[in-house]
Amino acid sequence: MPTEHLFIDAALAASDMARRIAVVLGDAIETRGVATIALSGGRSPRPVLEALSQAELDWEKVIVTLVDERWVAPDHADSNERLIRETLLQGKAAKARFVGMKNDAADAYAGQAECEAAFSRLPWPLDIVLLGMGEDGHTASLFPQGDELADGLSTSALTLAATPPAAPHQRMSMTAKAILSSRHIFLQIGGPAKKSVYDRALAGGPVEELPIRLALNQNAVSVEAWISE
Ligand SMILES: O=C1O[C@H](COP(=O)(O)O)[C@@H](O)[C@H](O)[C@H]1O
Repeated sequence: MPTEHLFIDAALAASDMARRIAVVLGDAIETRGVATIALSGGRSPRPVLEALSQAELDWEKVIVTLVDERWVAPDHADSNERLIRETLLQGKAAKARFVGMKNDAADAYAGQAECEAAFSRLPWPLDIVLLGMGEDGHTASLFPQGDELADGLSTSALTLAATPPAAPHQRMSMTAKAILSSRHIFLQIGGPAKKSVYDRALAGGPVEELPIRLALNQNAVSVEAWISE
């Protein structure tokens, strides 16, 4: 069962989440000399990343990577890398080391081996994996009814190339194995539609139906959820 942080306002939830992320990263730097965080894309993380960018951290010791990426150029409007660069990696936080998922391969499937090699060089377990969730219950780019979902839930690889059943762009995604190879999972749930999917996921059922269950219904990694109305 996740520890829930409940807010009436998304902005308050975002600043509280940013504050908590900074504490965990600061503790990791103090304990191990390095801190690692994997970030989701989409719309939800933007205010968190903008707030986190202002945190007083030894940013040179922070490694930032992605939970998933759309297979588009890094300057494309849908690029998660672009989102991270425009929001988090600004000012002092620009000193963080960024490890992206997109490479020069023609498609995500051709690029997966290179991405896997880059991920295998990260210091595991990651300190934080920040997950989002779609209204269909997908997390990272592990989509219900996706052709690659079963593989993403069972493989021992860290990364997976996938084609969403409905959403645009081929994806690169962290697998369930990678997501659960973390010290903390932080989850953002904004608005009543996502809250109702979250409640349904928590109540139990197949991971294949609502892939967010891979994080919610396990005991190996602590999960905190920031929930706003
Ligand atoms: O496609 C994606 O969707 C989810 C949710 O995005 P949001 O815009 O509803 O916040 C996101 O977590 C994932 O990283 C992204 O690639």
